[in-house]
Amino acid sequence: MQLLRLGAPGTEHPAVRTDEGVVHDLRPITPEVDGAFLAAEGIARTRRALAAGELPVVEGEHRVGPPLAGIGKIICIGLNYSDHAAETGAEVPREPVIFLKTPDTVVGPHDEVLVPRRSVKTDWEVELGVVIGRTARYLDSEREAMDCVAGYVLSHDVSEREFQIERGGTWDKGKNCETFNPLGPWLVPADEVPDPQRLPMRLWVNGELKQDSSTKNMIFGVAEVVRYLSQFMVLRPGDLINTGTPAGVALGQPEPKPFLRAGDVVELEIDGLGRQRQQFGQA
Ligand SMILES: NC(=O)N[C@@H](O)C(=O)O
Repeated sequence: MQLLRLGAPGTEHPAVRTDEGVVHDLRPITPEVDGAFLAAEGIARTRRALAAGELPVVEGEHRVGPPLAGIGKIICIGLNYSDHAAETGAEVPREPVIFLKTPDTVVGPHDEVLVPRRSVKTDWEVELGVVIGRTARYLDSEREAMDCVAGYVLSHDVSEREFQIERGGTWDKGKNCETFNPLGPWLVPADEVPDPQRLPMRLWVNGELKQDSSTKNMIFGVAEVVRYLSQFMVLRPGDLINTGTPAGVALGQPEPKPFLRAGDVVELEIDGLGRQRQQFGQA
């Protein structure tokens, strides 16, 4: 089963897709797929409502929005794959590197992504997203950490490398441009992902394979990332963690580096979490 949100931007409604591909309206049991829904056993209630036949089938074609509403914060792990650290000339971190993205960067998985004005170094990054379903503070163990994970989602951490690296200060300028976090299509419940450290992931630009890796290559796995973050901030239901990207970004290619331009098409996928396709436009 996969949770999703359908409809025009800003007016999406919650839905659930069965493993057979049938989409049902979730509004009989919740107005939204958000932190409150996840914290109030919303996934279990969805399963019961589906089994009881209480959710009408959604007919027709609808835009797919981001599968999570009301995201509180997006915490990103930088340089969490050693081959990506190497391609950017960075050392492999001894502790997780953390930066933040604002939730208003989030768009649907197939929405247009805008190359920012005056950008010449817009780049791609396929990532596993972790959705928090239970408050996490000062967790002691990785088992406790995994109990706080509601599910997983495909996340695109679009980045502007000149803004990020050459304009002074932290990475924030290059990570928070509008439309810079396509998310979805689905939120897959944690108990339906047998091993989050065994998920193949790929990304193509204009049909050419650029990233081809697996979450097994993470330096700090999901459980350690959640436990670690909880030592520094409170994680709350509806928070999203982007867990880092493997090698193959434009920044790591030989000159001339193939940064993104308006008109480019980026496609990405993680096995079991669906696929995204974005046409890039100009801000
Ligand atoms: N270089 C850079 O921005 N990397 C991160 O976003 C990451 O995912 O490692």
